[in-house]
Amino acid sequence: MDVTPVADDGQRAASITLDGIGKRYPDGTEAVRGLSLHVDAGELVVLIGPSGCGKSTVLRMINRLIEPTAGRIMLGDSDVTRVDPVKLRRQIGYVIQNVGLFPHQTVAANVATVPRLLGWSTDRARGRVAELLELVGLDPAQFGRRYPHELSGGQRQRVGVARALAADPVVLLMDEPFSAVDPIVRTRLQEEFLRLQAEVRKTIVLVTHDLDEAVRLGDRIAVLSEGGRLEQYDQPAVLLGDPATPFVREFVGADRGIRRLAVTPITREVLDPLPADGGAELPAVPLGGSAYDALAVLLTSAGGHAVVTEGGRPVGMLSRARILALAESAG
Ligand SMILES: Nc1ncnc2c1ncn2[C@@H]1O[C@H](COP(=O)(O)OP(=O)(O)OP(=O)(O)O)[C@@H](O)[C@H]1O
Repeated sequence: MDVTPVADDGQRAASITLDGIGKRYPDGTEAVRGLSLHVDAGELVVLIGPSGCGKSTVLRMINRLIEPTAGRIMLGDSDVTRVDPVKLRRQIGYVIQNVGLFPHQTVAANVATVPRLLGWSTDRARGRVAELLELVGLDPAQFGRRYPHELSGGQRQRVGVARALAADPVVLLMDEPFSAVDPIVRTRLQEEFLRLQAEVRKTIVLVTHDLDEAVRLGDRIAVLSEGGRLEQYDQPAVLLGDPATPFVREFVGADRGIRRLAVTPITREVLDPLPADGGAELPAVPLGGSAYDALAVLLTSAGGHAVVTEGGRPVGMLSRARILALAESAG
């Protein structure tokens, strides 16, 4: 299969179209019924929903680790059900919770797995491994020679991502990629991952249980209920601000107002005028920064005020009350 680059910036990435896909397991369980979903090239879409709703089944149908029993899956213009599954999987990176690195191979050999299968020359593969390890923040000279058991959980996860990207896949599938590490490492990995995605601009479908992760990472979030039923497919702020169904309302929870702050930037509209002294004594938060981060500052600032700066210059004042009003308007 050859999928032509579709992203504007020339990166290799393909759109994904699920067209009425279904999966009935041999025992009769209907894990997914008639799901349709389109993911643009270069977009990061998160699948979320309660346990057993069919998220992993959907993900694994895209690379045909599970064969759909109904519907069509398109990668760009190619129908994946007509492609040799082995070839297909070389075009699709796959990252799972516990990474699944080969324990008796070095980090470098692990990352080079698909390039080797594709018959790349040793030099080309070696160059690519170094490039990828740098990209995920691991020094190739130091880490390339190590074995998986000589890494921390977060480092293993990064190697998993590097391996999945090694052959420049058109799509990256990620099943709970960050859930095996502790919350602090998870947040750091998520931030690094967003930076990485800004660079590689792959089409990514990521499955998670964690709504905060979905809100932080997703360009769009697909909320599924049992049987892979699509309840809502929207940008995080829309999902939190305007749940489409009672199921979604309950799923995003009573604290969705607070969650929404994470995807709401501080704009000039919510600012009050600066005090006479220019707010010199107050803590500062940047214009355009997230309202959630601003709230964290405001909760510890005396009087509940902060100055908002643009390029280091104060442009207005922000109060805790304004932020809480923003959160309530989503409640
Ligand atoms: N091989 C199988 N045979 C029969 N039923 C299966 C099989 N694999 C999964 N299922 C069922 O299909 C449904 C969807 O499973 P799936 O793993 O896709 O859900 P999920 O949303 O990813 O769940 P979780 O969040 O718990 O990982 C579940 O009811 C599950 O029991």
